[in-house]
Amino acid sequence: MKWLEEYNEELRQRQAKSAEANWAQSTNITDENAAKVVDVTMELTKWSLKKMEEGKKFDTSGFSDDVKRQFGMITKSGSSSDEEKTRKVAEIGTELEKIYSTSTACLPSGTCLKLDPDLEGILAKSRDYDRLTWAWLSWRDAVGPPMKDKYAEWVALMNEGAQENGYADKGVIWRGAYEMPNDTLEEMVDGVWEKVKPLYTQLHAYVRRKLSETYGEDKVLTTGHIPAHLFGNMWAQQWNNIYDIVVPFPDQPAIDVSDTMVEQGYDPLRMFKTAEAFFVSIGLRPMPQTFWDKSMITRPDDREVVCHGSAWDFYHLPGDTDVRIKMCTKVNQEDLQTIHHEMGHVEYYLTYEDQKTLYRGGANPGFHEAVGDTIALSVNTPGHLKKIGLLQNIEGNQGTEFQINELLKMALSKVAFLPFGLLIDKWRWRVFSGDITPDKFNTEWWNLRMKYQGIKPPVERTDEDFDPGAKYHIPSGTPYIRYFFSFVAQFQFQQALCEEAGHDGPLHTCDIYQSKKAGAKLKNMLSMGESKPWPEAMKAITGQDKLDPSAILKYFEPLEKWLREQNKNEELGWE
Ligand SMILES: C[C@H](N[C@H](C(=O)O)[C@@H]1CCCN1C(=O)[C@@H](N)CC(=O)O)C(=O)N1CCC[C@H]1C(=O)O
Ligand SMILES: [Zn+2]
Repeated sequence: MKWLEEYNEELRQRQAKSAEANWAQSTNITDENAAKVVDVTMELTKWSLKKMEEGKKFDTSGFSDDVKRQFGMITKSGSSSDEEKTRKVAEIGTELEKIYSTSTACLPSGTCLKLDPDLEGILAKSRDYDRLTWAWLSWRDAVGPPMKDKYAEWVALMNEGAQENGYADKGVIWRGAYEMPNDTLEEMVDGVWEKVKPLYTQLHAYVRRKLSETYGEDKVLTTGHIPAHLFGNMWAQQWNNIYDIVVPFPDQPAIDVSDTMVEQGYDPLRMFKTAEAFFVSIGLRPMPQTFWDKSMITRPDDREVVCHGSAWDFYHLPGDTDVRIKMCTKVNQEDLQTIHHEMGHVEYYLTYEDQKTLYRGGANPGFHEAVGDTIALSVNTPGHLKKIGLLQNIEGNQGTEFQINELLKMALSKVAFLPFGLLIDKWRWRVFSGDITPDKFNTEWWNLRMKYQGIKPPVERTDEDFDPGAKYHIPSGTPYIRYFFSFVAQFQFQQALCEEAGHDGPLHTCDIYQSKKAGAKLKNMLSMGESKPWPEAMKAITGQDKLDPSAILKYFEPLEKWLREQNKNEELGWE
């Protein structure tokens, strides 16, 4: 129908304009660019509210399911009609992201360190307990206090917008992206967590023992919570950087390829080309020329930018495609993984670009997060790393010890992440609902970190601090449960694609490289975009219609058995 076609085309143009303004600010942080982001956000919000009122006038009862779905999207908004409130929300948003992206921690000598690459580099590489404490604390001191009151105001304004539209709070709108009946998203993910918690608990006990041996029993007890700054990551969200401390069989051939990448003269561009070659090998699209012309793949030295990696869709018409990645790339395996993650978003943008604008999105946000990571599960197999020349001294299929090393390294990224992926929005949903008030922001943050991850702060924290602000997605207002969904779903996707590719043997050795059949199955799901409720997309690729942890548990089964043996005399857990 005409009104709807016009809506989709105008929405496309406005989203393109919004992406351009946000790109300009993210790749050159200035007050002028921030002001333009606020103006464009105001325009887009005003237009959306106007169209929402128009949309509500239609009697959709006789329309097709597809048209009803589009009207359902159009007539939902969480924005306030009060322009001043909308402006304030947008302004605080740019201020918080600026604090995160430009703050530094200064040494007594006067040298000031940035988060990326300096402070993150210390957390990844240093094994000096006190230096780790300094970097961990300095980042939080730099960004937390300046954000705290702004964040509280931001939450209040976002809630007012939600309540003006009949929602209890902003959290209801955020969970709504998963279209779960009776708002049962939290119940669903809690059920998945209960099933994977035993595996996490085994990994936690094993790593605690290794960290205690490394730093001494006085610094790391072999019972209870583990200090949060010893995991090789500023947020203890993934523990792959301490693989060298915890490796089960050190005399087995190495499988971390960061050093080899440097030795072989890899630069960021070659890392991007390597990732692109995998996607193309299974029949997905190469990056368009504009991608190479307009992306920002290294940190510029003449201006402030948002370094946190991201993928961008400029909502152009097919044939005039404009998709980009912004990333301050470093030459190591962790950034090679991130490049695959971001390029997975780009392949999704490319595959659904023919859809109506309203449907140019993931089946749910978790699907969008899972595309690149699924591909990276193949890329990170020793077999594939050997195929592309990054691993030399390994023969065909390796013995049990080698496979335990391989599974442990993958678990440090994937299993370690699960409680982190779950707790971020548990905290935010309770902040939005008013259950966690500003005077308790930090205390409740640490209660959740202790409860779900079994970690504790290395130094005393108070409610004067605002540690949530130290994690990008909080000041940038990006929901996070999408990553928990993805870290479980990506193993379901991999299992389905490996079956399609005719792989036999354990799932963790599967590499779908060059399998056009697997690629076609993935592409078929990606092309749906947001046109159907996500269980239908899940069914299209896996045959199931649920988020099901049996695939990740199957993948790590040999490791869990080995860990249970290792942990026989450990006091499991932390509660
Ligand atoms: C490194 C990655 N950056 C995000 C991502 O790629 O998801 C960026 C920032 C927030 C959204 N975003 C996007 O690019 C979106 N525009 C993509 C889209 O929705 O189209 C990230 O934050 N990750 C990766 C794994 C865990 C998590 C973390 O590092 O904690
Ligand atoms: Zn992502």
